[in-house]
Amino acid sequence: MAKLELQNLNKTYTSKIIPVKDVSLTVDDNEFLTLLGPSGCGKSTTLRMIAGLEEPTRGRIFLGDEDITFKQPGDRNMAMVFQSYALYPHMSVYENLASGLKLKKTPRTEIEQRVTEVSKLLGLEELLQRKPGQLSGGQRQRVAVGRALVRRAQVYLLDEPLSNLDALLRERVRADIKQIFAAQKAPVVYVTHDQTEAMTLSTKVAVLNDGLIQQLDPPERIYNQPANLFVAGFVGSPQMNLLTLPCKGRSAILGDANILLPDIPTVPPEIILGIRPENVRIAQPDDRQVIQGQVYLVENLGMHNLVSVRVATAETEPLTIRALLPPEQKWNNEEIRLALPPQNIHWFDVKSGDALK
Ligand SMILES: Nc1ncnc2c1ncn2[C@@H]1O[C@H](COP(=O)(O)OP(=O)(O)OP(=O)(O)O)[C@@H](O)[C@H]1O
Repeated sequence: MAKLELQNLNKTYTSKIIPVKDVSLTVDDNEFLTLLGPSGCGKSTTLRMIAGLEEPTRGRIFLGDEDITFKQPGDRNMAMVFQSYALYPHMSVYENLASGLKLKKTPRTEIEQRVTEVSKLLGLEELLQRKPGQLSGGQRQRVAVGRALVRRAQVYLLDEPLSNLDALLRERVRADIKQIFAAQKAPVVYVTHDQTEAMTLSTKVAVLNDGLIQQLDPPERIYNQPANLFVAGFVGSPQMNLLTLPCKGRSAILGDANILLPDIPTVPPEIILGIRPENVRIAQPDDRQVIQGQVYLVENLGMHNLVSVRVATAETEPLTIRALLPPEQKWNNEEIRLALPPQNIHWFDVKSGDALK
């Protein structure tokens, strides 16, 4: 198996539409890379260039040592799973699974053997004679994945394969995808705008916005050390609190609290403090930096309450902090004292949006 490498990949449609800007990354044969980002950020265009369905305007694509930038899709030995499943409606599941191999003139016995193997793996044995129209969404998606697997490709590409499934089924198929592709030992590139899929499936995540990679890291790092405001705000649900605060001396001012700034060479007039709702907690008597506020909304999420707290400030409009708090605590519109543990605070530059180390 070989490593997939994108070098400074660009796609330009017009001077206004540049969906992919200078994307460089590598995916090793035991890696599952997810391209994660909002609609229109260039995920699918990147994937389509890897597949050969779209020509890059600039940049190179390598598979191992071979430059495949302009190779025909059929000559790339890559298998792609589409969001729309792309099954042949008039063919049975068996024929759908076998069709790619038949085109390649694979011997019949080998086709039978591979289709049997894959249908066992995906639990499709009972469905082989049915047509796609007689399958549920989840079953169709399994057939689409099966079509890619029978190919025994060098690289697997998946474009939002779970987006047509309901929430429950999505969780099940997601777990299947994780197990199945981990066993393939080939580079996998997966496209999604769903951060849960990215976090649960991937060994590496490339967060894209406006055609640019914002951060390329393992999921834990993306979550715990977001490189900039975009990643901090896009990854995590409920979203990270991001508060623009004035600075005074070596502190940022939040309501009555002075929050010690990180060790930065020059203190700017304003700074952005980020903290995830799950890291905000009720203040204890020995907490030093305590934020006082007023509860104005409580949303029951089952495992937690998402409590929105308004904090009065001297210079600006009141700020809102959201905290995930235990469900046994009931809150009305009352005063609350919150602590922001220093180790969970992220700092960002107001101008560039970059994380401050
Ligand atoms: N053939 C095309 N001609 C002109 N613009 C295009 C073309 N294909 C895509 N685009 C534009 O390129 C940008 C990126 O599109 P792309 O499909 O890669 O985004 P995406 O991140 O996959 O979005 P989604 O999640 O909505 O599929 C979008 O602004 C889109 O409108």
